[in-house]
This record gives sequence, structure tokens and C-alpha cells, in this order.
Amino acid sequence: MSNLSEAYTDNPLHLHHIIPLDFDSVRTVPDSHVWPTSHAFESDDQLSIPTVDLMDPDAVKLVGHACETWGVFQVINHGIPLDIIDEVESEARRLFSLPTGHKLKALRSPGGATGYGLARISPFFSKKMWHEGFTVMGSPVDHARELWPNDYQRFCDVMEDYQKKMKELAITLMHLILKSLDLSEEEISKVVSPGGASTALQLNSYPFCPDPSRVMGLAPHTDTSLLTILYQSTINGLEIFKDGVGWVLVSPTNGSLVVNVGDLLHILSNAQFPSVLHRVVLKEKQQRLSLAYFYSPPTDFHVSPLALNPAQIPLYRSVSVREYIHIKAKDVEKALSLIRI
Ligand SMILES: C=C1C[C@]23C[C@H]1CC[C@H]2[C@@]12CCC[C@@](C)(C(=O)O1)[C@H]2[C@@H]3C(=O)O
Ligand SMILES: O=C(O)CCC(=O)C(=O)O
Ligand SMILES: [Fe+2]
Repeated sequence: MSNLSEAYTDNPLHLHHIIPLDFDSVRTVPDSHVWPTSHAFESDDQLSIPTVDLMDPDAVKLVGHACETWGVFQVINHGIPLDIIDEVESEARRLFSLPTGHKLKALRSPGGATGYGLARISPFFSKKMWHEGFTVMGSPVDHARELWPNDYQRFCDVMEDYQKKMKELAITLMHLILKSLDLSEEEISKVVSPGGASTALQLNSYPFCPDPSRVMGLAPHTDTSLLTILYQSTINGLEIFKDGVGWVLVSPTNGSLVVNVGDLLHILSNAQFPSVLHRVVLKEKQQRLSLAYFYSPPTDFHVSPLALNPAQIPLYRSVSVREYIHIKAKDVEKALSLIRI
């Protein structure tokens, strides 16, 4: 079991916050899943998040500017082969296409971090989300075997390969981002070391919904990570909240990946980079899939504001990754303010 998995084990959930609806059998949206104002504050502007070409000689500057102004950007020329992404998507599709009863064989346990179930933030909302997820940390073999006793190898190989590639990309991105904050190589290598990281891969499915405008795919949240790398296949739905503007749609563009700043990078940057609030709304009468890879330092690593010039004061106290996960499990919305100095 990985350390990150243990950190989540300390914060158990109740089963009714884990078991998704039997989406196959619903013909109308049950009251438990109706969100009254899900489309409020949507911006009409044709605004879009920045795109960064990782091969651009100015990548450090571009990435730094995108993190500061938006907290989220799209990367192209990221070096992840598209056929690998396609394979992960197709394995994710194979998983979510199983009958509900079958998927429940791989249900996340109340004290567990991995497997099939609702998003971890579910207990904080009075309405349920139109969402099912499958969380992977390292090898998914235990849960894959429960789903496909004689045919789990391919799923495992594909998921492990993807995590390996995502980790390399996350490290590349972290180097660029921390360089943009003027951190020295020595400081950077403390935060980003190939051997030590906490990572997770989340397969997200937003099943077909008979009445998409009344439900919420994934409620507004910030990610706990340093950064998150997201692949959102071809269906619209992801929106990010930009101060002074409102909800901005992030449309999928072929082969690009969305990178967003998480809470831990927000702390590390001393609030220079916003930990971007985002949500998923259902825009189409079609199932939507996404793959989110979360990259954080090891759970015993202490995160504190690093990018300080002599005139600046730290806005957050130092917090270990494990402690921050614990604080967030108690109160997702207040977590950052609880460690503010
Ligand atoms: C490594 C992570 C990051 C987690 C928890 C754990 C595994 C699953 C991730 C998500 C995925 C869906 C949104 C989120 C908010 C959720 O509910 O579960 C994420 C959460 C976080 O960023 O806090
Ligand atoms: O499905 C998406 O586009 C976003 C998923 C997400 O925000 C997450 O997994 O944390
Ligand atoms: Fe997220």
C-alpha cells in the first residue's frame, strides 16, 4: 500500500457517500441528484485558458504567467503518445460499461482510497453528483482482479504505463513552474524528486443523463495536489472559475492536456498561483470520460511558502502533505484558510 493511500485510510467515509446510483436503470433524475442552480454565473465571453507549447524556448515564462493569471493552462507538445491515452480511455470505458452490480465488486472500502465509487468530496454536498470514479494508486491489480478474474492484466499494464508517463510529465512541468518562481535547482530538487512523490490516477465517468441541465457532474472543488494533469476526451463539461469573470468552459482540444494548480502549489507559491476552482456540468446527452493524474510530494514532506523575496511574509504555515489531507477531509472548503497565518 502506498503512503498516499494510507493518508486517506485515516479519514474513512460512509458507504452511502461511496456507492454511486444505478445509472443504468434510471429513466428520470431522482430528487437526490437535482441541483437547483448549477448553471449560475456562467460567463458568456469567448474566453479561454492559455495554451503552452512545451517545446517553446520560453516555456518557463509562459507556464509561470499562466499559473499566475489563470491557475490552469493547456499543454501541447507534451510528449505523451496519443495511442497510450487512447488505450487508457478504452480501458476506462470497458470498466465503466460493466453493469453496476459488477462494478460494485471493486467498490472502494470506507477506509480505502482506491477502487470504484463516488468522489471523495461527496459528503460535503447535500445533493449527489452524476458521477462515478475509479481511483488508482500504483498497481490496480487487486480491484482489477475483482472485476475481471481472468482478464485483468491489460488493464493493469495500461494504467501503470500511463502513470509512469504522467509522472515524468508532472516532473517536467514542476521544474518549469518552480523555475518561473526563481527557485534554485537545489530547492527544486527537494520538492520534486523522481523517487519520492504521492500520485494518484482518477478515472472519471459522467454517465448518460436523461436531464443533464438539472444535475452536477462534479461539484466545485480545488484539487489537493501540487498539480493535476487532466485528459478530457472529446465532450464538453469542465468549467473553471475565474475571479471577476465567472465559470469559463474549458473545451477539449485534440490531444492536449489540461494542467491545473492544486492547493499544495498554491501554498508553495505563497498564493501567487491560484488553486483553481473547477466543476463539471453535463452539457450533452452523452457519457463523458476524463482521466485526472494528481502529483504531490511524499506524505511526510512539509509544504510551506518558498517563493519569498525579502519583502514578503509567508501567508501559510508549513504543513505536511499528510496533515493537509487530514484537514481537507474534515472541511474541504475551509482547508486553506485553516492554515493561513
Ligand atoms: C489523490 C487524490 C486526490 C483526490 C483524492 C485522492 C484520490 C481521488 C481524488 C479526487 C478526484 C475527484 C475530485 C476530488 C476532489 C475527489 O473527491 O477525489 C479529488 C481529490 C482531491 O484532489 O482532493
Ligand atoms: O472530469 C473533469 O474534467 C475534471 C475532473 C476533476 O476535476 C478531478 O478529477 O479532480
Ligand atoms: Fe479536480
